[in-house]
Order: sequence, then structure tokens, then C-alpha cells
Amino acid sequence: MGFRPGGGPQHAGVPKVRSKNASGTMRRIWGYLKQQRQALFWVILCTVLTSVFALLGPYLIGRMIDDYVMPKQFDGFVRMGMILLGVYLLSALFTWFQQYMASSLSQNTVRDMREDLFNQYQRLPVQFFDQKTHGELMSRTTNDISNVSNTLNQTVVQLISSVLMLVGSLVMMLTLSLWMTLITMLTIPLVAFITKRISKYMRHYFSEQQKQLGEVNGFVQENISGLKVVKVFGREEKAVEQFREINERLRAIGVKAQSLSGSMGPMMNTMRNISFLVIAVFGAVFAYHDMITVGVIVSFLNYSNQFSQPINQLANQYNMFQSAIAGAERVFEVLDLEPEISDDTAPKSQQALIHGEVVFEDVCFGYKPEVDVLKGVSLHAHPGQMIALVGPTGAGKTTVINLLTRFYDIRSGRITIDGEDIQQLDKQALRQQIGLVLQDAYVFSGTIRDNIRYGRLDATDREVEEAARLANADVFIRKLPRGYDTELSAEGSNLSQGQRQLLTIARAVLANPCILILDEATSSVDTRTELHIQEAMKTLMKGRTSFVIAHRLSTIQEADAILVIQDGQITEQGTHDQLIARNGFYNHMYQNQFAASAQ
Ligand SMILES: Nc1ncnc2c1ncn2[C@@H]1O[C@H](COP(=O)(O)OP(=O)(O)OP(=O)(O)O)[C@@H](O)[C@H]1O
Repeated sequence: MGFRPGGGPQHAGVPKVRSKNASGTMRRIWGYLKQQRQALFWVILCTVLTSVFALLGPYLIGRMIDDYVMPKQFDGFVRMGMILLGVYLLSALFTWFQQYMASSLSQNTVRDMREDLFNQYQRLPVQFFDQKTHGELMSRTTNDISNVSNTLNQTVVQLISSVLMLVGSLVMMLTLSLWMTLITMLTIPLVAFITKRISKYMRHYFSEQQKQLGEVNGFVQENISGLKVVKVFGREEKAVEQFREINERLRAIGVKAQSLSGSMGPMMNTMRNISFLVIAVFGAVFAYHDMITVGVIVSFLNYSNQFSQPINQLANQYNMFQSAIAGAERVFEVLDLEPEISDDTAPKSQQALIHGEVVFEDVCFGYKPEVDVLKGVSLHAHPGQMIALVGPTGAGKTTVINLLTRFYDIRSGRITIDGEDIQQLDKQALRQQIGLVLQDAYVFSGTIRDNIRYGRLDATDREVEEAARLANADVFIRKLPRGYDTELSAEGSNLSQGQRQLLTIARAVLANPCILILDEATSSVDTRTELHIQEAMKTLMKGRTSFVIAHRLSTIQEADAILVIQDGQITEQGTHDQLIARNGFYNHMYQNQFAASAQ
């Protein structure tokens, strides 16, 4: 459910279908609801039953007064009282069950939606995530979905019961007295008019409040994320001052929104009392002329309440519906994106790729159609070779890697591995052959053992520890109080950056890929750790084709080939000695770094 296979890779991440109309969105929500047939059936049945009981109550009270209270028949009065009690108790029971089933209906539905959304996140191409902020994606998975859930929970029940109560009380009133029905209806337009006016203001204030709340959240998040920068630049007071302003705006709009919504209840009460008074006065006049009985007046007092309530509820529901539809639309927008295609061609077996000969032939690529980032790049990496990519920032080094891993697809040219065009390979099978050690070493919450095992899920404990030993990580892990079972906190903040890198190297060792990508993995750690990391890297690179992006030229002097990339083109290539002898850009970079480190 929710996925749309098919289509070409060049359209990946581009919206295919967008149902920007409410009825289309509702149909899709209905598609989810339909799957909970049993819960839906119970919710509808219970709602119908509670509505019928609620309609029966006032009628029975009227009958009790006319048939037993006025003629002073005590037995009948008690009997009728018991029946009424039974009706109210049954009504309470069904209401409870109805609420329970409505909650499961909405919770099951949003669970399915969340699951579809998360599955879709796993399948969307890297390009999609490069274009969206994490906060925005988080908000789709949490806020938008909870909007849908809240509405589903209340709306399904209230919509059915409102319509039933509206029609039911009208029918009951008409059977009792036409004139009294007309008088009761007199007050309705006034109530509806006032409610509509207040709701309009309330909607405006509440949406403004949400906006201000968003500003407060955004400001707090930014300040916490950038806490160190704020402190280093001594901007604490400025931040407090700015926060005070935003906070004050939220307070002011909050007062308006809350006070208006708070006054809604008492105002409706007053209207209801006036309506009661009108019914009582006219009812008394009619009763005086023997046109109706006292019991009918009492029934009408109750029905007038039951008649006006659903009107207000339906109006409120409409607003809630709007916000749920908006939330659902934002969720469906992501679900409608074309997932990254696992290719049409049959996946090659993993064994077919074990040599690791990588060739780029005249590869051109740009992230946007109008900008070329790589302009005809050709390179040849023989199995087991170490290839270093160097060049100024923004030259296109990471882009070469993005193409090799097929996070993005080339515009023209060809990339082959062991002679196979990678466009013809299954993406998953291709990526299984590639190990990635990034500068920003990523660890997941869980134990150290779990984190290393992420490289190969079926690895035994011994294999995990062996990988850690080869990656020089074993020593520091054993020094931790709980060793391999140490739980890592959010994003591994209880480890140093160097330690996190050693873990990701161990992970790559365990995965045992034939091609390795090391992206600036040795920056910003102390010299001793750097030595550890370099040693681990060397072990890891042995027998594998490796691509190393390094800013420190000292780490790549042993590379089989160094490629200098400038402005999307390879301008120089050769070994360290050859490039130094060439006295070009590389030599210039090297001399600069050498001079800087000598100082
Ligand atoms: N996801 C993206 N969308 C659009 N443009 C991008 C994207 N990623 C990179 N670019 C652009 O492509 C060009 C090459 O970027 P790339 O990351 O390959 O450079 P790099 O050589 O790795 O730089 P650095 O050494 O600073 O990491 C840059 O101009 C960059 O702005």
C-alpha cells in the first residue's frame, strides 16, 4: 500500500501524481480506513445505538410526566424511571465501546500511514533528502500524522452522530408538535450565526497562534543546536532579548485565542437558556390552551438542545477536517514521490563484482540541469589500487563518489565495474560491494556491538571483535566499562569523533566490500588517533579498490594514482612523485601544506 513502483530513474524524487483536492485526499484516507473493517463496523453500530438512546431519553421523560407524574401513578412512575435508567446506562456503555473502537480505528490507520511514510523514506533517492530539511520531514511524520489521527478519532463518530441527532430530533419533535418545532427552530439561525462569527475569529487567532508557536520552536531549536556558537560569540543576552520578543508575541495572540474560545461556552449557554425560555413561554401558552401537554414541553426543552448541538459540532468538524486534510495531503505528497527504482534489469550476483576494476568514461553530470558539475571525467582504477581524489573545495570530488554509489545517476558517459555498466546493475547489489567511511562518522543508538554488526547482520560476536581489532578499535572498546555492550547515546555523543570513526571502519571491515570509499576520514582528530585511524585504513584498504578523498596530502602519498579535480575536470593525474615533478597544481597545493605544517 502506498508505493508506486515503475518509472525511470531520471524522475526519481519528482512528484508523479498530486491529488490537491480534498475529495481525492478523503478517498485515500478512506482507503486506509477501509482496511479496519471490523473497527469501522463497531464504531458505526455503536454510534447509531447511542444516538437512538439519546433520542429516546427526552421522549420517555415527556411520557413519564404526562402518563405517570400528572395522574400521580407511582408504580408506573417507578417503572418508567427504571426504563430510563436502563436506557442511560446502555447509552453510556455503548459510548464507551464506541470511543474505544474509534481510538483503535484512528490509531491503526495512522500506524499504517506512518509505516508507509517511513518505508517511503527508506526508498526515496538521496536527492530528495538533499532538498528537504530534517525538521520538515520530521514534522510530516509526527505533526501532520497526529492531525489526521485526532480528526479521525473524533470526526468519524461525531459526523455520524451529528447527522443522526439532527435528523432524529427533528423527526421526534415533528411527531410531538408542529408548532413547537417551528418555535424551537426560531432560535437556531441566531445561534448558528453567532457561532459562525466567533469561529471565524477563533480560526484566525488559532492559526496565528500556531504560526507564533512555530517561530518560538524554531528559535529554541536553532539556539540549542548552535549553543556552542552562541556561547563562543557571547550572544546569550542577544538571544534572550530576541526570544523575549517572539515569546511576547505568542503570549499576546494566545490570550486573544484562549479568551475568545473560553467565552464560547458561556455564550452558547446563554443562547441555550434564552432558547429554553422561549420554548417554556410558548409551551406554557400552548399548554394553557390544551394544545400540548406539560410532558411535551419537557421533551422539547431536551430536543432543542439535541438539535442545536450537532449544528455547532458539524461547523467545528469542518475546521478540524480542513486541518486533517492539509496534514494528509502533506503525507500523501511524499508517498506519491517516485521511489528510487531497484532496476528493471535482473540483479547480478555479488560474485560477479569481486575484482573491483572501476572505470569512468567521459562522465558528465550536474545536480541541476543548467549547471555542469562534472565535465567529462575519465579514470581507471585497477583492482586493489588506491586512488586519491584531491582538489579545491566544490571541485566535484564528492560528486564522483555520489555517482559511483548511484546516489545520483550520470547525465552522459559510462561508469563500469569489472566491465559491467553500473546503470545495468541492481542498486542494492552494487552498494553491497561498496564500503563507505565518511568524515562525519555516523553511529546509531544501540550497543557498540550492534553498530559494528550493522556492516554484516549475520556476523558472529567473534567476527565483530575481530573486525574491531583490525580497525584498531578493540583497545578503546575494551577499556569501556561495559565493553562491546556499551550503549551509545544519541548519535554516539559519548564517544570521541576519532572513536566513532574507528567504529565505522570496523563496520566496513566486517562488511568486506570490494570497493572502498574514504571521505576525508582523517580530519579533525588528534595526531595519535589519526595514526590509529590511518593504520586501520591501511588494513582496510588492503586488497580493495579504494577511493580516498583527503585534504591532507600527507595521507595519500602512497596512493597508486592521485587525481587532481578542478572545476569538474581531472586536470592532473599520476603518483605523488610524478605530480610533484610535474610542478603543477598538486605540487603547489603540497608545497603550501608542507610550508603550513612546518610553521
Ligand atoms: N545535492 C546537491 N545539489 C546541488 N548542488 C550540489 C549538491 N551537492 C554538491 N553540489 C554542488 O556541486 C559542486 C561539487 O560539489 P562536491 O561536493 O562534489 O565538491 P567537493 O569537491 O567534494 O568539495 P569539498 O572538498 O568541499 O567537499 C559544488 O559546486 C556544490 O555546490
